[in-house]
Amino acid sequence: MDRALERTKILSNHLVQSSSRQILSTNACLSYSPPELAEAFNFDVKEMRQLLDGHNLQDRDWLFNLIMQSRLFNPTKRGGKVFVTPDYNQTKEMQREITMKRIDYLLERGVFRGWLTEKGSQAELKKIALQEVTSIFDHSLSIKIGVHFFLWGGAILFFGTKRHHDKWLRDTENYVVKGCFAMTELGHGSNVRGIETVTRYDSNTGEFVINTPCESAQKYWIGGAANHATHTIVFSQLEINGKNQGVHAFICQIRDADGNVCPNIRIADCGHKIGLNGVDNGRIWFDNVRIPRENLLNSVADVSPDGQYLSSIKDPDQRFAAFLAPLTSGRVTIASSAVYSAKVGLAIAIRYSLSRRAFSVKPNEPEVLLLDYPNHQRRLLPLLAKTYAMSSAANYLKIIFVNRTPQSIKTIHVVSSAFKAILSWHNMRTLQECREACGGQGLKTENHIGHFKGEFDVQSTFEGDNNVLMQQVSKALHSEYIAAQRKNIPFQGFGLEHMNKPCPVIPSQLTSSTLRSSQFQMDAFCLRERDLLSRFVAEVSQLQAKGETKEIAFMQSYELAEDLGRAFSDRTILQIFIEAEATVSTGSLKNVVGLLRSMYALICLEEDAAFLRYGYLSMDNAAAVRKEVMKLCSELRPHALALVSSFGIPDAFLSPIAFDWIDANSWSSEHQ
Ligand SMILES: Cc1cc2nc3c(=O)[nH]c(=O)nc-3n(C[C@H](O)[C@H](O)[C@H](O)COP(=O)(O)OP(=O)(O)OC[C@H]3O[C@@H](n4cnc5c(N)ncnc54)[C@H](O)[C@@H]3O)c2cc1C
Repeated sequence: MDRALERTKILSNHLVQSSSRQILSTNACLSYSPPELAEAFNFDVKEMRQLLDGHNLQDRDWLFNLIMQSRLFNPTKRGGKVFVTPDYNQTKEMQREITMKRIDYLLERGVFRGWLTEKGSQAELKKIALQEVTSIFDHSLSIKIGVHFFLWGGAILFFGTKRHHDKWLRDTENYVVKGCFAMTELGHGSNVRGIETVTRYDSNTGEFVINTPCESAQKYWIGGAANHATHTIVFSQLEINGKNQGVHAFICQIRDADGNVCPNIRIADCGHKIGLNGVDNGRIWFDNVRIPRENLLNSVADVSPDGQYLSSIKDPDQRFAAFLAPLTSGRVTIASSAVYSAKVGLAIAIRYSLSRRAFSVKPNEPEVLLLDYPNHQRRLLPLLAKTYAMSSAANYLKIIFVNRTPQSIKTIHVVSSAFKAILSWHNMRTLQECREACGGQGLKTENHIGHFKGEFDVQSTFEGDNNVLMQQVSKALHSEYIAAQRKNIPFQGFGLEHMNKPCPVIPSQLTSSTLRSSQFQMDAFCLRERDLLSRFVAEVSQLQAKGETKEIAFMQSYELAEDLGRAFSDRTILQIFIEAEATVSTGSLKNVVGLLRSMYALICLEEDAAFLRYGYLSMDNAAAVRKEVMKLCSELRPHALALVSSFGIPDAFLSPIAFDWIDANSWSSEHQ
């Protein structure tokens, strides 16, 4: 039989075998054009995308197109479709060079215009949106861009003053200088205050002298340092007249314009990694390197020409906190790109599950579509609902970040820490489930999901290890509680205002309609958070009363701290999602968002053992929650394709198994 005819027959069998509801989905899955798909859905996918992406949709589409137009992004034909593909068949050296070439291409087309020189929330949102798009193509590309703009550029913006802005920002935006950010050392990562690099001031020459005093002080993991960066921000202990003034940041040149390493600097490579090999992570040693006094980034503290240390912030703890503020922008972009990566995994796995069949369950019946297996729904649809909720959360985080004020800095720090951790963990979990849901095809690198696991794994470690960040969240809530108690004032930060109200009561028997009401869902989340916070405060106080230091008391109460960090994050995300839902006008879209919100809330109730451990839910109620999750799965099933289409990811950024995988794997298509 003619091969094309044979293929048509196989595919039409898929359609004929489907129930009418499935025909909608499968048919749509096998026809490629998004407008045609939209007609088959019972809500407007464009409107849903607006809700999800929140901002700069046209800018995102512009960048998607720029990427698709260039051969630099490996357009590869598979079956009838072209995909842009990351560089999994290349050495790390080749990946690094192509990443730089891609940056040059984007630079020439004006993608980075205004990223550091334009001010205002709109400019910042656009920058973040464009960076999200680069991360869908290749995490290395977005991290290489992120280190240069958000870490190096962000440090100059936030730590520097006018003299630094005038000198460095435009050259950074144009890549005349290539920046990196050297905070971590071999011996100290999470514990930044423990770093050992030392900078002393020489008042005879008006210079700072930076030194790496021992091997554990070598700068480690510095993105851009191994090959391309010309300059770095160096974090080091500042020593003035023999007194340590704590960690400060300096600008230091490490290579000349021809790429030669500068005198008294030594650089080595961090080597091959499990992913992200397009980023040239390096190690740096400073052998008494001299830099001008003006290279101290002096927004928080300065040193006068005659060597006097000057700072308006007298408290070393507060001074140190001010130095870490630029890391917030990194956490914001990690959180938002983690959600995007989860969307790619889900779009591929769900599309595949709508065209792949396995086993027939009745004699002479066709094989069953993967997504019609209840357990396959159970694996993917709760993760889909979480991704929706977390999309809203990422949008909220971006909005509070770009509209930050001195009063909101603390909240942004806590929310960005919590969301960076929770969203990046969610991404890894989702990618693993999606990989397995695609069976053997999930193992093919061209199908992205497995490849993404290696690429995005680092998100849980850099810019604040997730576990350490979650401890910080709980400590911040603890301080808030103590302050409210001491001053005898109501709670007024971090969304803890619910603690001023009477404690919510969970009904002894939960009906389906109660379980789906946002009031019940918020009550359950608030109950858990307020109880865990009270328990955490009580446990820490008891330990302190026994003579332990506050730090040791925190350390020993780590289980409650972990539970509390999650409770705070889940409650905040649910609250944001409920507010996003309220912006949707009544109709089919709102109904689906309501299903997603209920799924998000109930799956959190089911997954967190704290609800049973501390008795917020009875065994009967926990069983009712579980049953409701199953019902929600079957109600979300007909919308699955529309829900992943609403992500707005162009087909070229997905993979062959998301479309006509028979064609993509046919002999004729592979031997054209
Ligand atoms: C690919 C990559 C790129 C990077 N890019 C840069 C860069 O450009 N610039 C830069 O400065 N850094 C960079 N980093 C470094 C990164 O920020 C650090 O790896 C991170 O801060 C963690 O530090 P660490 O590796 O020393 O781990 P550690 O801090 O040693 O942590 C190891 C483990 O101990 C646990 N732990 C630590 N402290 C505690 C505690 N108090 N209580 C309980 N558990 C604890 C952590 O949870 C973690 O699981 C990069 C790292 C990687 C892998």
